[in-house]
Amino acid sequence: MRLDVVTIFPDYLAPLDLSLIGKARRDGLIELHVHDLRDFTHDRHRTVDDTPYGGGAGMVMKPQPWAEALEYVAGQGDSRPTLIVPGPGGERFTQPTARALAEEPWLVFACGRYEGIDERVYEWATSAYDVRVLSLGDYVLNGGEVAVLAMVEAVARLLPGVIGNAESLVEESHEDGLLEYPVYTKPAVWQGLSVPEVLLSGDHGRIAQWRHEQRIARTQARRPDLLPPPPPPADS
Ligand SMILES: N#Cc1ccccc1Cn1ccc2ccc(-c3cc(N)[nH]n3)cc21
Repeated sequence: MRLDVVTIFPDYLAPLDLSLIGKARRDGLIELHVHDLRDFTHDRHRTVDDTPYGGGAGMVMKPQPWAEALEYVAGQGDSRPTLIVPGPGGERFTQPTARALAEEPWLVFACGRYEGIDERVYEWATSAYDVRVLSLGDYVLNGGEVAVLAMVEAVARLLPGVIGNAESLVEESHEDGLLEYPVYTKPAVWQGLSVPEVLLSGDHGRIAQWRHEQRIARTQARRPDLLPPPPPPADS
């Protein structure tokens, strides 16, 4: 998978050199290119923003640097990339979204700042990209970089070979609609607190059943919205 990120803060993406994502890059499973939007400006101050038409607080990102950056990036490959623009008003980024994006060969991320990117860029970009605006959640960040770090990690970890033990991807939170079960390790008693006896039993059937029950109980307690609606009463 090829990933491109366009940002005015390239150093924000440095964490993608670390840990499993960094290793996947070194192993050639991921190809990542980070581009500084200011490299696509032509004035002395490398200006990327201007005042909003219609007034209001803050600044808006100018369309031309984005057009030049996205044109350059699209020209780096011979297929039609997916352009992901993080935004508080986007469709929700969820585990199914991550799974779908992990099937794509080329993702390009546009990190906005200020009050956002001139709206005409989204329409202009459809000539060369499949454009998606995605939100991490119902809260407002200062820019897209943090969202891109989260999305890249959520997508990249699903790629074959990135996570050493692919089995660990199966019973994770949200993978099948339920939250994950509680986990324990040595010592068996810590601060007077014991590991549940079933986990020490060696009875793999009982352990699997207990873990499933724990996932349902935890989901009911913390995220009942994830549970399927109860079936209608039989006589309805
Ligand atoms: N746009 C915008 C905007 C609109 C109003 C107030 C502040 C901003 C700041 N901002 C600029 C770029 C940008 C990118 C992504 C998010 C973002 C994503 C999630 N899930 N929350 N916030 C915010 C971003």
